Amino acid sequence: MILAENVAKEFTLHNQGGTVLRVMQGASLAVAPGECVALTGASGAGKSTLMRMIWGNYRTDAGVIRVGGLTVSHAEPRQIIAMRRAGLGYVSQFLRVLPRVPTLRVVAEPLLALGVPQPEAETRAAHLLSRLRIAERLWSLSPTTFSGGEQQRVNIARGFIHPYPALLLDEPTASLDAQNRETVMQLIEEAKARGTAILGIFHDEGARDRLCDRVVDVTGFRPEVQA
Ligand SMILES: Nc1ncnc2c1ncn2[C@@H]1O[C@H](COP(=O)(O)OP(=O)(O)OP(=O)(O)O)[C@@H](O)[C@H]1O
Repeated sequence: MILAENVAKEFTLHNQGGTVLRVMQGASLAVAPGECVALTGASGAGKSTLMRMIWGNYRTDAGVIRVGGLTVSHAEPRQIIAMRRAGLGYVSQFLRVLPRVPTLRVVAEPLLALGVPQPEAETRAAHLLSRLRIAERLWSLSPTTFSGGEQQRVNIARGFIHPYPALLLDEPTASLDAQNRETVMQLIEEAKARGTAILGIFHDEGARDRLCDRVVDVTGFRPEVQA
């Protein structure tokens, strides 16, 4: 469901004399439906870079990335947009929203984009916000002024509102209290049980051990390690 085969990546620093940084080579992994795989490796090893290539934000210089039926590494922008709507969810560490959009709407948005009627989309958004303990008095406000942990939970609600067949998670339990961390772990377990293929970065070792079936260390994909 999420597949990388022999992926390579380099960055050209145009504003620093055109220096070329080779950061990844021969990166291969596969995440099956219902499986959760953790990306590990020291800071700077390339975890986010690989996630961004799968999400379609960074170009893949060599190799192939597939998500569901789409070859992301060679896809057109409109195909990437369609994949993000229905096929691949992404819970990033930080919430990015338009100003002045109420929280309930922010969370319902992925369903509205898929054509789910507004009352149903908002009912499902309300259910998830309640589960994640976002006080109801906050639902009509923009989340831009919320606390770090509240913003993260709004982000998680938005990432889990549609049953995406594949999901990228970037430290989903960071900055959460014990109760909310437990709720998020349950959401991830429910997604696995319905067959979602999950690839994530988990610095929270307890969460990683409980949720992940396998670990892929991206250090092995560093060009200098292979040389
Ligand atoms: N847009 C970019 N331009 C230039 N270099 C980049 C870019 N993005 C990442 N890199 C480089 O690629 C390497 C891998 O970075 P990446 O952010 O993927 O590491 P990471 O494993 O996610 O680290 P962390 O755990 O600290 O988030 C680093 O050396 C980084 O400097």
